[in-house]
Amino acid sequence: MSNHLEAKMGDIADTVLMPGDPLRAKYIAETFLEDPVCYNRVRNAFGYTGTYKGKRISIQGTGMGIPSISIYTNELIKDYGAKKLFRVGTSGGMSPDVHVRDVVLAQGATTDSAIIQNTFGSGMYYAPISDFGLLDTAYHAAKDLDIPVRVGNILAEDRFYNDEMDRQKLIDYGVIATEMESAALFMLAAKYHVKALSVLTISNHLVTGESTSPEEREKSFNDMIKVALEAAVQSD
Ligand SMILES: O=P(O)(O)O[C@H]1O[C@H](CO)[C@@H](O)[C@H]1O
Ligand SMILES: O=c1cc[nH]c(=O)[nH]1
Repeated sequence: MSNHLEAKMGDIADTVLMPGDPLRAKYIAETFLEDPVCYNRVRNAFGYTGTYKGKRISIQGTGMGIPSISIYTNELIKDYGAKKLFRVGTSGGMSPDVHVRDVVLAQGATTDSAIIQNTFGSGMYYAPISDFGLLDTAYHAAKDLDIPVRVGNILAEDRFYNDEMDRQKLIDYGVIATEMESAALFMLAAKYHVKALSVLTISNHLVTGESTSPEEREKSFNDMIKVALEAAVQSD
C-alpha cells in the first residue's frame, strides 16, 4: 500500500502504461491484456495488471496534470519498484506537420511548470527527455506495425486553458504538440534512474482547429496503445 494506491507489493508489474484517464486504463486492460486484475480503485484511479504477449504489464490511470502524474510516478517507482513507464495520452497538435490521429513519440518535454525551478533553482533550465532505448524501440515497433509516428519536442503545460502562452514561438522552435504531464514523468524517471517515454495521439489541433470523430479517435488511440505495448515487450 502507498499513499494513493491500495495495491500490495508485487501486484504492480515493473512495466506500467500510464493514461491520464482512469477509464482509459480500464479500457486498455480489458481490450489488450490477458487476465487483467484490478489492483487499485482508490480515488477511481484505476490500476490493472495482466499480460501482453506473455509479459506482465500494469496500466495505471494518473489523472490530469503534473501534480497528479507526479504522485503516481513517485509511488509506482519508490513504493512498487516500477522500472519502465510509458505515458499514453491525448495531445493537442501545434506544428503544421502534425495532424489529428497522428501518433507522437515525445523526445523531450518543454515545460512552463515550476517543477524545474523548484528542483534546480533559478537560472537552470533542465531539459526533461525520454529514454532513448524506449524511444528507439517504440519507433521501430511502430514501423513494423505500419503505424506512422512523429518524433519530437512536445510541450507539457500547466494549464489546458491558456491564452497567454506564445505558442507560435514554441512552434517556431520545433515544439510539435502539447499535453500536461510528460515533463514530470521524464524528470522523475531521471531522478530515480528508471526509463520513461510518452506515446501520444493527436486528438485535436490547436492551430488548424482539426478534430476527430469518436470512431477515428478510438482507432488512432488503439494505434498508440499497440506501439506502447510492443515497445514494452521488445525493450530491454
Ligand atoms: O488524455 P490524457 O492522458 O488525460 O492527456 C491529456 O488530456 C488531458 C487534458 O484534456 C491532460 O491530461 C492532457 O495531458
Ligand atoms: O489540446 C490539448 C489536447 C489534449 N491535451 C492537452 O493538454 N491539450
